[in-house]
Amino acid sequence: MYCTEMALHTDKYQINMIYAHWLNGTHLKQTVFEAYFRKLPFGNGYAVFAGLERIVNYISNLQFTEEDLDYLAMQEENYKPEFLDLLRNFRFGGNVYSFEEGALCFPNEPLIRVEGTIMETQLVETALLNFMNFQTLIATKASRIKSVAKDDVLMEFGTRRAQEADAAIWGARATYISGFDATSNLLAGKIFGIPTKGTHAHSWVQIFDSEDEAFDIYARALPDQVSLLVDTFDTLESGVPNAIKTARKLEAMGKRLGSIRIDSGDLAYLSIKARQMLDDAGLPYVKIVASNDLDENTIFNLKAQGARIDSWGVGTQLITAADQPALGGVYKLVEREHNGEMEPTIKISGNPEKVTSPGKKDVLRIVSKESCKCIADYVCFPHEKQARTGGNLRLFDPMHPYIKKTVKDYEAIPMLQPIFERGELVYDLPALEDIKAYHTQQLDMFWPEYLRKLNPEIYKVRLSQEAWELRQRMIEERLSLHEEEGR
Ligand SMILES: Nc1ncnc2c1ncn2[C@@H]1O[C@H](COP(=O)(O)OP(=O)(O)OP(=O)(O)O)[C@@H](O)[C@H]1O
Ligand SMILES: O=P(O)(O)OC[C@H]1O[C@H](OP(=O)(O)OP(=O)(O)O)[C@H](O)[C@@H]1O
Ligand SMILES: O=C(O)c1cccnc1
Repeated sequence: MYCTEMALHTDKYQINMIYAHWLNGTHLKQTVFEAYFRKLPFGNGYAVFAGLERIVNYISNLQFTEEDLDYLAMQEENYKPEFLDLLRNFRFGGNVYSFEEGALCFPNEPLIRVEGTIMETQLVETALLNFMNFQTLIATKASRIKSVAKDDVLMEFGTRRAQEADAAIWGARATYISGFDATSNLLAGKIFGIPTKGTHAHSWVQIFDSEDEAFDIYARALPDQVSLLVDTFDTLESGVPNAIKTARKLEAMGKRLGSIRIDSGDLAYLSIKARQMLDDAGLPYVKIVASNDLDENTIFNLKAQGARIDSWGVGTQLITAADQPALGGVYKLVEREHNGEMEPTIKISGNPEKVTSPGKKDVLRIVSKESCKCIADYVCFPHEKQARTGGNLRLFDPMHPYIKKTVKDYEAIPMLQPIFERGELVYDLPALEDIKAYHTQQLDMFWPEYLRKLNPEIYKVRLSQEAWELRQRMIEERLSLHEEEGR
């Protein structure tokens, strides 16, 4: 999973651009790129940033192997041997700033900023977006599920339905960051230290001549608190009564049945009935696990119906982010070196949402000192002092200039942390438990209206006046240049 040979995990056009720059003598010019997304997934009010650990690992090990170079030498582009020598000696020597994993994040703010030569910044784009987009998407989906499951136990069961192994493993980690309690995937458990849990499959029951024999043998073989799957034949007529029989035998042995799992049928009705049967049998401690294509909406509905479910096994819908299978994070050039100086650059689009914000930017999270809740994210240039020194801060919505607000008495928290400086890793990757705790602290800093699952309030992300004016000026300059060229 920590595959270290990932230099070719990039789109061919990156290598071709670097090649053309090299032939042109421009591959060492300095650049600044920013990674961000434009639209929140699932109609959620926030996203949960994830992917940094893998990005750090990728950049730290970024090196072309001899096999990589042999493979590149075979390409139809016929790269010159001197270019392959350049790649052979390549090491990332740039700067990376990033949100920390577990942070809440929002559209149109830089989540990662990469500064370096064209060769460095262009080479890492594809992998960086690949890791950030997938892990952030799954962490966000998991956070929605956590918001409805609340203190119930959440188990990630998605591996068999995931888009291959990497998605299963890193996806499991992303769900743990956002509040899942365990995964069924042992490799994810081993690599990341995530607690692992499991029940048993229908095949376990089918293999025996009777369900009660299957339950007894399983419960005897495994330690205390085993979980039995009760829906192979008939949940209420056979599964639950047989599980009760096994539970009684376990009690006689000084052990306890941990839970039953229901995986089909009407989960509200069956769980209510099963709870009653377990309680009537003097087994109030036996918990009920549910699974079967669950997501935040089914869990929310089941709870509204009074389902007596203590623990949720969630697979397909979560690990594939089935209702929105991709986060559209992009990586855009915001500054370039020109005549030895760094200057801002813009990408214009017919779609106003796609016009980029020129210039390298920081993100400050503006937090009220009175309520300790977040007010807005403020995107400004590194040299802008106003927000950093706590001066009165004017937040305005450029699309609706009448919407403005001045904030006082706030703290401005820088969200982009230094990760690499001149190629050196300067960031201590936090332990996964600390990332999980940081995510909970982040949630506590937002009013519930931004966190609700349906039609949340839109959290403000505001460009500073200076950043906004530069953007407007560059749009106008571009348009008049375009008009002149058209003449
Ligand atoms: N009371 C309920 N309210 C809302 N949704 C439910 C309820 N009970 C179960 N569901 C959900 O409805 C869907 C049922 O799907 P499906 O019809 O395939 O399951 P099933 O009847 O158990 O069949 P199978 O045995 O093939 O799994 C699942 O997503 C399940 O989580
Ligand atoms: O429904 P999901 O959210 O994806 O959760 C994972 C599913 O995987 C298993 O089913 P499967 O039919 O693959 O195996 P089984 O024979 O053990 O039930 C399990 O019983 C869940 O239903
Ligand atoms: O342990 C389980 O019950 C489990 C694990 C993976 C997928 N479905 C169920």
